[in-house]
Amino acid sequence: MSANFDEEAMTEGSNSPPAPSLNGDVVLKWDNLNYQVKTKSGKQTSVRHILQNISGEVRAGEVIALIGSSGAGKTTLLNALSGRIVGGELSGSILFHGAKRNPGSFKRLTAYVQQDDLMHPLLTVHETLTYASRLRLPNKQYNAKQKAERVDTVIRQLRLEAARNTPIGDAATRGVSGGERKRVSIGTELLTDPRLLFLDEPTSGLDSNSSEMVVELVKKISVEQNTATIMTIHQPNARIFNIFDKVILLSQGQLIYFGPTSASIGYFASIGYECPVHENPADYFVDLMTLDYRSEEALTQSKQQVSTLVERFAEHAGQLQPPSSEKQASPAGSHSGSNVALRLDEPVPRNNWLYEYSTLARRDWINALRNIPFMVGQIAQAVVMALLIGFMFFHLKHDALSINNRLGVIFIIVVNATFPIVMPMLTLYYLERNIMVRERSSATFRVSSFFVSKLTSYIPIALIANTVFFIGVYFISHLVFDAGKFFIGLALFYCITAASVAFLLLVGSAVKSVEFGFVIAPFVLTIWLLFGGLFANPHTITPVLRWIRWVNPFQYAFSALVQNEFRTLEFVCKAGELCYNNGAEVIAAYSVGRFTIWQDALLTLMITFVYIILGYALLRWTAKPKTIWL
Ligand SMILES: Nc1ncnc2c1ncn2[C@@H]1O[C@H](COP(=O)(O)OP(=O)(O)OP(=O)(O)O)[C@@H](O)[C@H]1O
Repeated sequence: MSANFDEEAMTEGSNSPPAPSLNGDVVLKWDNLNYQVKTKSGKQTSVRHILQNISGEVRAGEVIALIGSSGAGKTTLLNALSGRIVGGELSGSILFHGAKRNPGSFKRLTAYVQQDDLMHPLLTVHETLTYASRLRLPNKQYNAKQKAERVDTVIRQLRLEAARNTPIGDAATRGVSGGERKRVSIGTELLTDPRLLFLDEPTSGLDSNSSEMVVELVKKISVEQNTATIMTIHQPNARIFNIFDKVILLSQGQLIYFGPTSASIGYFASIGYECPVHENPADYFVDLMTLDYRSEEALTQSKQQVSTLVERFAEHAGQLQPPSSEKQASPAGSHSGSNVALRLDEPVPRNNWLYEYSTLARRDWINALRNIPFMVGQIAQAVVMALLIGFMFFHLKHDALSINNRLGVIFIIVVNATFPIVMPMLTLYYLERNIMVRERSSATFRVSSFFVSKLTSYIPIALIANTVFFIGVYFISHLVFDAGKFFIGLALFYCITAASVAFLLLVGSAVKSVEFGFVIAPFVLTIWLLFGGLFANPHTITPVLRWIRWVNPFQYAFSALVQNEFRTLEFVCKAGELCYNNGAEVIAAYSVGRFTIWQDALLTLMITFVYIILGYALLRWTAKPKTIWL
């Protein structure tokens, strides 16, 4: 088999434009990458080689496509190169501008566009990019006007002018089209003018026109900004295929081809695989390297073919690459962007905490106020529950029956401060948390500013709905009409509301899985409810479980509210009726007077504080990428 796949073969087999001059600096160079994971089948543990001996490089201004059939290892390779691989064993070497990667500066100087486009659905395209620019661009290098100009440039570059004021949207809200959404997602990453751009399946789910537009724009921007780009792509059509400067063809984690796109057809022809004239080369190559599971025989044959392709490429690899010593990058390699002055070992320049916090808090409030179904739902449920519970315990009197009813209404008030807040807000928090993890993967802002911004937006939102509920129930059921008692009751209710918000942040931070979070939260709330003080007297609970009251904010809030309500009450008991004569007897009977109202309030706030600290620590821990670096 001949290795003659040069000029002649290239022009003959391809209708692509002449190969662009690929003479930029080497931005990323990887050598002999191997990645393996341990897999378990029954009791047997085996090692699975996902990437084997992968070498290559990408130069400034060029766009490389990573092509292969499903399971070929494209995403794994992209993750290894971008520093996002988690678990398993990665070996080999990866050099960024000729030096070992420093995770901090590598993240800052590179960008990664995920496949799933996680963004705030209620923000417009312009707002999404504006907030990203405020959070990602350092104030030391960009003032507010320059940030706004950068946003306008990206909107222009990605042809998003028409969608500028359209919300991103989601399944529930109509928003931008799929192609626009992908371009916004790419735009948020391009704001920082990265030297190296990774894209995971940027065309998945798009029609061929939108796909072509996305790839064309990425190519144009890469050339204009001298950005090196690597993207995974499934089976591009012939026009898209020809846009790429180079392609990496992967099968079973092994290299089948890495070299100029324009030389690929010639190369395959030279080793005996002639691409038919009217066939899309990408389809032809993917067919060649896909295992055929239709029969045992076909599988053996296709495996043999893949081995042959791997061997052939190993023999010819050197001939397809320009000598890499030809133009090695210096750490201050040329780049059109403004971050050219950054040194590779320089720590990430961060904006100050207050600026980060105020930007995130403003974004949270915009999101909250635009989330009409959520806000209306919260207020509506508060009104309905207030009417329902208020009329259920309508106009409480001062007889024996009213004692149980007063205890009941107080307990329901405590429960209602929690359940309707925790569950819907937990849903919002998981969405926000996932967006935060994506944003922080590019070293965007601190976990603390995110966490505090959530706390300071969720608590007031929870208080709005809960105030409506409390006032409604208080006056309809006619709890003691006394201004002092009313405001103390409201303050106590606010304490338990704050504890509920802290609790949902704790669960949402500690538990990564949404499904598991939605099991844990009601489970713990039910335990609080059971040990809240109404169903069982704290003194009669078995000592093994008695400790639960110490960590149960329900119990403190219930105790305080019962004391507030009952302390001055006198009851009219009929002869022979089982009845307490006054509130003091009720307080003693239910053992809720162990602490004063203020001590109970303080203990509720202390628990809230502990939840906040724990939630923050756990969020730091769970949101920290546990990636492997070479
Ligand atoms: N941590 C892991 N543990 C076990 N198997 C893994 C792990 N990571 C990747 N794999 C396996 O390695 C193979 C390559 O995965 P990868 O996601 O890189 O493929 P891909 O080419 O991107 O596929 P697709 O196009 O379908 O997304 C798959 O078979 C996948 O199941």
